[in-house]
Order: sequence, then structure tokens, then C-alpha cells
Amino acid sequence: MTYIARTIGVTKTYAGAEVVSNVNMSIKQGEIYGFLGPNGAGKTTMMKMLTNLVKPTVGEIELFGEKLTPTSYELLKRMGSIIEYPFFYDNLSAKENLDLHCEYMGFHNKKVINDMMESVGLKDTGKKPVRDFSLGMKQRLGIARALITTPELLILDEPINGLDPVGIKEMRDLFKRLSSQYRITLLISSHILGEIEQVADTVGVIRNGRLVEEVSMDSIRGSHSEYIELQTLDPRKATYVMEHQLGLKNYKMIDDHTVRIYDPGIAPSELTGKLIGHGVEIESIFKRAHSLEEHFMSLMKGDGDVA
Ligand SMILES: Nc1ncnc2c1ncn2[C@@H]1O[C@H](COP(=O)(O)OP(=O)(O)OP(=O)(O)O)[C@@H](O)[C@H]1O
Repeated sequence: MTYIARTIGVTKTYAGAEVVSNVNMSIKQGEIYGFLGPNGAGKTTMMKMLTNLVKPTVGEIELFGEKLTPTSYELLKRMGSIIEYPFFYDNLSAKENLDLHCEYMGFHNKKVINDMMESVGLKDTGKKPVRDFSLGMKQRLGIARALITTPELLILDEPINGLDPVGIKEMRDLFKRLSSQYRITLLISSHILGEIEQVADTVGVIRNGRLVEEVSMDSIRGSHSEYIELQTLDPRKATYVMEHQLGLKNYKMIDDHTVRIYDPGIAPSELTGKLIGHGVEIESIFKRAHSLEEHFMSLMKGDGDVA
């Protein structure tokens, strides 16, 4: 597995208080990594450590397979980031802002500016000053600026914050395009599951400074499918019938009255028929989906199964 960025036991302490605790994050080359957590969980602090703006108190960071040190300028050149709100010259156009940035960075391939404006959908903004841009346009201009040096890894802190639904959709499409067309690895933070869920290949959930889960969206979709929830006064008899009459093995006793059946091939009506036929009294039976939302919300709030 090729990791573009890894953190190894990273902890950050401010005035004796741990705001990030022993975080092991692994970001794979080419993926969109969604970094999910409530406000104050430690997302920005982690991103600042990954970009060398803040030094970990304990632990190590690896970028592109090499250890990050205070003088890793070559490694930092291979990444782009927007961590704090991007500053622009409000009276100048998008292109003029990008021109200035190139000069400031000593980057002379200005041809790339038009390409980048096109890739973020700002090609037709002409002389319009940035002052008259929507928040979404400013965010996309920030991304264009971060892309000018053609980074391999792009780190964006809450890029969707404050955008309207159209802006959110444009941003989501942009992330997908950057990933598929330009093969850029993206690390995107958010406190809103819906934003992350739709774009991320891997999700890392942080709460109170701890990474409580890091999982691929594919695997989590597979493991959080539908189940049947059965309530009965006689769960022992019910599970006996389930096992011996229907061959069901993938079930779980939730409490004295409740059984959850995860076997995919059984319909509630079939199960009901068999149970009643064998004298099992059913209080209720229904099909449920343990949604991704329930799963992640319980992790973020801290009432889930924490790793
Ligand atoms: N320079 C600092 N000095 C002291 N405490 C800090 C500093 N920077 C961050 N913190 C604290 O660290 C904790 C994590 O903050 P951080 O900004 O990383 O969280 P976050 O997940 O990005 O949340 P948000 O989305 O609200 O920015 C917070 O309690 C914050 O007050």
C-alpha cells in the first residue's frame, strides 16, 4: 500500500491540555480522505501539523514516504492547502490574484493559470473583482491558487462550510474531478457527514482529539446494510426456529425481547410465517437499515463502539 501521508502516534498539547491524542492516520495515494469530526475535535490542528504550521508535541509525520522535519521544504512543495480562510485582493480579478500569487511564489509558468481557472469553473469571470464573488467562487479561487504548483496532495479545511446547495454540488464535483482527472490526493475536513459521505473513499472520524475510526466507505457500506428486527417474548424459541427451520446463523440478541437478523436472503413475511407456524408469539417485526448516519453520529457523539 502506498501512503501519501501518515501520522504515527501524533499528539499535540497546548498549555498542558491534549487537543490531539496519539493519532495514527493513513492517507492513501489517489484517494479522497474525508476527515470528519465535530467542531473543536482537532481537525484543523491535525492539518496544521501535516503542513508544518504546527509541530507535534509527540509523534511523527511522514509525507510521500519521508519524515517531515522543520526543514522539509521539498516535501511541502509537493502539497497545497487551504487551512485558514484564503486571503485575496478584493479589488483585483481572479486572474490578477493568481498572477500576483505566481510572482510572489517565484513561479513562472503562468500558462497554468488559465488551466486552473478552467478546472475550478472560474474561466469566465473576466474582470469581475473578487469582492463581488460568492463564497463558493472564493473557495474555488482558493483551490485554484493551491493547485497552481500542481500539488500531489491537497489539504482543505472545511471547504464546504457556508456554501449554499449549488456551491456544495460544484465543490463536490470539483473534488471528484481533481481526484479522477488530475490524480490529486485530497484530504478534506468537515463536521457534516453528508458532505464527506458523498465524496470520500476513506473516512477518518476524530472526536476529542482521538481518531475513533478510519475506514473505507466501501467496507462500511457493506457492513451497514439492512436487517430485520424481531421483538418477541420468547427469543430463545425464535432463534431455535430460525436456526433449525430456516438455517439462519447471522443474528444478534439485542436484549431480552429483541433479535436482529442480518442474513440477507430472508424476507420478514417468510420469517413471520415460520415463527407463527412454530408457535412463537411475535410482538413486532420490521426491516431496518442501520444507516451510515447512525453509525457516524454515534461515533462523533461518543456513544458508539470506539476503537
Ligand atoms: N493555538 C492554540 N492554543 C490553544 N488551544 C488551541 C490552539 N489551537 C487549537 N486549540 C484548541 O484545540 C482544540 C481543537 O481545535 P481545532 O481547531 O483543531 O478543532 P477543529 O476540529 O478543527 O474544530 P473547528 O471545526 O471548530 O475548527 C480546540 O479545543 C481548540 O480550542
